[in-house]
Amino acid sequence: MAVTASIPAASQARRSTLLADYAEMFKLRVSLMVVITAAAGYYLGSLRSGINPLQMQFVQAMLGIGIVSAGSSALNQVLERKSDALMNRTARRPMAAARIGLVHGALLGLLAVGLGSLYLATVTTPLTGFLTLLTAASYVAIYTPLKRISMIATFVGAFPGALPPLIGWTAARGQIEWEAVALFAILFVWQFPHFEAIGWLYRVDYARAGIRVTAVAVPGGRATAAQALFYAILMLPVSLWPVFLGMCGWIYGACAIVFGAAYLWYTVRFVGITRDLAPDASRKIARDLLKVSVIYLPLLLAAMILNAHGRFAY
Ligand code: HEM
Ligand SMILES: CC(C)=CCC/C(C)=C/CC/C(C)=C/COP(=O)(O)OP(=O)(O)O
Repeated sequence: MAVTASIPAASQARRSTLLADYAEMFKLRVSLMVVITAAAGYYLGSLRSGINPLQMQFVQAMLGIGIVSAGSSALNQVLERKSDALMNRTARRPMAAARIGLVHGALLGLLAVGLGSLYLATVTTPLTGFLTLLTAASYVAIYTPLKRISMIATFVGAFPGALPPLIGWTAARGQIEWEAVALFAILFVWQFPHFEAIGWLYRVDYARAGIRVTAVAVPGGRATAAQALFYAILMLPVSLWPVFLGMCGWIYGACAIVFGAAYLWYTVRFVGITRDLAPDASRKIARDLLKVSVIYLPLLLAAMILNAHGRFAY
């Protein structure tokens, strides 16, 4: 029995190449979503200027944003290598498991954030480079240490989380405008059901690592569910803001209502965590809300792009 159980563990260790470690250290899936939201901002900003978004600068801007997002994710893991080692979800991360050293991770992270921001400032505008650097700095130097101090960290972390589409807009337009603020607001509000579901799912992990999420600070799930519900309701009017700004038409508006209703429905279902459910049932409704959150966002942005007002000349 002991022999068969050790085979998958041994082969898993062998497969863990440096490339796979980098993918984990750079939080590839989250960084990809960051780039998708920035791309939406860039696309909509270009359309507003009547410029074809599908040009070299678009690729360069997304590359720069992706590099800075990856770098800030690595620096986040440098700072959290000890608490990551205490949580089941993160214990196998390359720095927590000491497969990648502190200097190696810190140098890569600093280089990616520094050079990526500089590159962005060169290929787009200095404002875009500066905002991206500010986003990375607030994520790494404010949000990350605050996680162990107060549950207000989630609110603070929602600022860097929401800035990428605004950054994408400024890369195309050179300035911050109301449309960019609307995109920021959508991302900001979206994060709360997303994160409260995660906080509930991993509350035992977070408690062990001394990270103060709502689900740990206020046991029982009431505050966790209330926050998720408040923001899922707010998501509906906020997601319609682009229509009132004239960025998109009512086809997008109808999609925003339908997608928002689904997001709200899964959040209402998530309120079930406050009842005396079996642990598996409670985990399932949180896991489902997390899944729906990462499907909802790209769908909403796709609808926005497909029904955006404005034309560009080829
Ligand atoms: C306060 C803000 C946020 C917090 C604390 C947070 C935290 C997390 C955590 C811990 C996970 C892992 C869940 C798991 O392993 O089961 C996750 C998943 C994910 N997050 Fe967030 N997140 C936040 C905002 C964002 C933002 C702004 C984006 C991108 C725009 C994003 C994109 C994703 C994606 C795509 C996943 C699923 C992929 C994966 O599991 O690796 N998140 N988030
Ligand atoms: C353009 C640019 C610089 C973007 C970078 C900002 C960025 C990566 C935002 C993600 C939002 C966020 C707070 C994630 C949670 O990290 P966490 O530390 O709570 O997650 P973890 O527990 O999985 O490490």
